[in-house]
Order: sequence, then structure tokens, then C-alpha cells
Amino acid sequence: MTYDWLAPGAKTIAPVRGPFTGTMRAMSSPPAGAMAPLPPDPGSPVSVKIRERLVAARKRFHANDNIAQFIEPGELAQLLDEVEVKIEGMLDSLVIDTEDDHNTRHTARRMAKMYLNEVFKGRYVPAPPITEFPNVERLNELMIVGPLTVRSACSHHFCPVVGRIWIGVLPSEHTNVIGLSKYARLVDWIMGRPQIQEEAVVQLADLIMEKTQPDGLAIMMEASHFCMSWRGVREMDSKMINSVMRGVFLKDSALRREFLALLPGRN
Ligand SMILES: Nc1nc2c(ncn2[C@@H]2O[C@H](COP(=O)(O)OP(=O)(O)OP(=O)(O)O)[C@@H](O)[C@H]2O)c(=O)[nH]1
Repeated sequence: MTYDWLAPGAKTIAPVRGPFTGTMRAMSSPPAGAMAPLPPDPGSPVSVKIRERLVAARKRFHANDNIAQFIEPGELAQLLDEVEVKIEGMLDSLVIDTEDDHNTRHTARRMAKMYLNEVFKGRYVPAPPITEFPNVERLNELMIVGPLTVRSACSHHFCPVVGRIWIGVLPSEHTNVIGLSKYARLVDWIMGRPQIQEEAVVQLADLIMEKTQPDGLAIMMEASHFCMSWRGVREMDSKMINSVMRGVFLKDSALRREFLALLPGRN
């Protein structure tokens, strides 16, 4: 098979995308007498090696999944080089003269760095470390933090999603208390992936529930989707607002009203 991003005439036996036949064999036991799965080709693009590990572990790798556990030391730098070459190919196909156009000469590298190290970093790095303190004072009053800034992108067009989030926690005596700044770090980690807003708030709620074990959790998100303003229907002022409630917030409508009434900075 020949790839247009390789040197002219160069060939590789490992597809960059495709049916991953080698890995699928690794997912189920081969029938007796069948050939054992081939070990990964050392010349494979690093993305293929990472995908093979994910498939072998039966782990999902959707756009909004974190895959840090499957990336070995040094591979992120290799991934950056690989993504740069692919984006250069995309710019070629967009008929942009990246050799002579001084403005786009390093755009492929910039975009690769932006995706891997900045805007989609939440896919490629482990969760931020969170210090958990026991709830010694047995705090059981509603605590709200926000607005926290949301910077994300939609999975459909990779257009920016920018907004705010509020988090309300009703602790119990068993709840782990975490520093306020850690809520912002967790938001950043979850939102730093291609997302859809409905799934983003659920992922965030699952993470905070797991880390702190509160009696109740409420999350409200309000965001502008650039796929609706910069392009598409070009609606400039519309926002998406959604929320997720867990634990006592689901049963106690007075508590829900208290959370919604107290959201700081929201008119
Ligand atoms: N429900 C939901 N929809 C979103 C979100 N972000 C973007 N979208 C929408 O998802 C849709 C994208 O899928 P398609 O309808 O196939 O894309 P399209 O044909 O380019 O759509 P248009 O935007 O109408 O031009 C668009 O309607 C977006 O506005 C989100 O977080 N949640």
C-alpha cells in the first residue's frame, strides 16, 4: 500500500487507518491451528501502535475519551511529527502553497502542536493530581464554585465551544474535600477534548462523583458553539444551556432551586 504523505515510491505494510485486522485477531482467541497475531510492525506510524494497544485492551477511543494510559514515554513527540505530516497533506489538498506562502509555511506544525498539546490535551495527558482531604468538620452545606471557563471544541466540526460552568456539591461526612482550584483543573481536562456538550457534563459529573463521593452534585453549563455562529446557520447569540444532577439533587427540588438561584455571575 502506498501513502501520499510518504516519500514518492515509499511503501508501508501497516495502514494508518482501516480495519485493523491484526488487532481484531488479538481481541479474540485465534482458532486452534490459526496463525498467532503478528507483533506490531516496528515501522508502523505511532498512531497505529497506540490504536493496537487500545483495541487489544478493548478500550474505547472516541474523540472525548482520554487515552493517556496507552501512550508510552516519547510517543507524544512522535505523534506530533505524524500529525504534522498529515496536516501538511490536508493543506496540500486545500491547494495552499505552504512552501512559498510565508504565513502558512509552519502552519501544519502549529496546528499539530495546538491539537496535541493545547486544545485536545485532555485526550493525551493523565488526569490532574487532586489532593483529597477528609471532611473532618462533617460539612454538609451546599457549596457552589463558578463560573469556571469552558474551552472546548465540538466533535462534529472541531469548531470552538466557549462558555462557563457552575458546580454545586452537597458533601456528606464521607465526602472527600478537594481544593477549589481542582474543580477548574478537572473541567479543563474534560473539556480539552472534542466534545458534545451533553456528554461533556456527564463525563465531568462522573469524574467529580468518583473523586469526592458527595451526597449530591449539580452541574450547569452554558456555552457558545462556533459551529453555529462562525459557519452553518451563523446564529451569533444563541447558547446551549444544560445541566446534570446527581444524588440528592435528583430528589430534592428545593435544593435544585437553591443551586440555580445562587449561581454566581449568572443573570
Ligand atoms: N446536541 C448537540 N449538537 C451540537 C453540539 N455541538 C454542535 N452541535 C450540532 O451538531 C450538528 C452537526 O452535525 P450535522 O448536522 O451533520 O452537520 P452540518 O450538516 O454541517 O450542520 P449545520 O451546522 O446545520 O450546517 C450541527 O447541527 C451542530 O450545530 C453539541 O454540543 N450538542
